[in-house]
Amino acid sequence: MIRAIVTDIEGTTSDIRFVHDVLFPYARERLAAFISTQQFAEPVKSALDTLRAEIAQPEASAEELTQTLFAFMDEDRKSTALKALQGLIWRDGYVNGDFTGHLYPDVLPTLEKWKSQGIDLYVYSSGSVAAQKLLFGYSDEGDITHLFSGYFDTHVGAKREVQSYQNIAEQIGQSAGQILFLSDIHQELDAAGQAGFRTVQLIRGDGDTASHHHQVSRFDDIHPEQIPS
Ligand SMILES: CSCCC(=O)C(=O)COP(=O)(O)O
Ligand SMILES: [Mg+2]
Repeated sequence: MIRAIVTDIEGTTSDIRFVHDVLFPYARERLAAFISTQQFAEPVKSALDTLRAEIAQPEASAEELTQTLFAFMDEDRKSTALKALQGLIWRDGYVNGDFTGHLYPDVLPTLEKWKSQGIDLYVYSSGSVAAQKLLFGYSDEGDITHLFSGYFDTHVGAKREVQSYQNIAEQIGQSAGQILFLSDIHQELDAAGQAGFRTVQLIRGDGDTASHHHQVSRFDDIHPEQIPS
């Protein structure tokens, strides 16, 4: 019996194009000025220290770190520091109404149904927890954060590592076999599966023939009650 569902965001609840064509450029355009003006103020100061630790350069200047962040954005590196800074910059965009968090239309009704069935809902994304709360707090369908019992980001580990899912199961307090993980990326599902999670792959665009996970194109095609333990 599935007691908890953990969902990815990009490519799963939300269009990858919203993340890559709206969120990422918004942060990129503002990053240099943001760091220049905020580098001595929290929480930016701590994020820059995190980045110095990530690259093992404790003396790196704000200008050097900015160049590192541009390189990380070019390669879509899931750096905890980059994700924290992007989330801080995106906050202005959501609050000012520049954009709302994209949700596929099948997501909200299905999350509400699962919640009403007593299934606890969680989010796991490389985007920071703060960024996740913004996307769902300022979503196309309004604030839906009340549906979620918790959020996980790279602080529990990378999404393709088995240990990350073991950490999530421990924090949720459910056995791995009673947790369903939803993602569009089969390598993430592989790691979750190796940790004992049940898995379903969302195929929102191109198919994935290299995957062995059960595949659906919409949330309402997922039936947790039919997933055997
Ligand atoms: C909170 S929405 C932005 C997600 C993000 O920044 C990102 O890099 C998505 O990466 P993921 O590994 O979760 O697909
Ligand atoms: Mg994804």
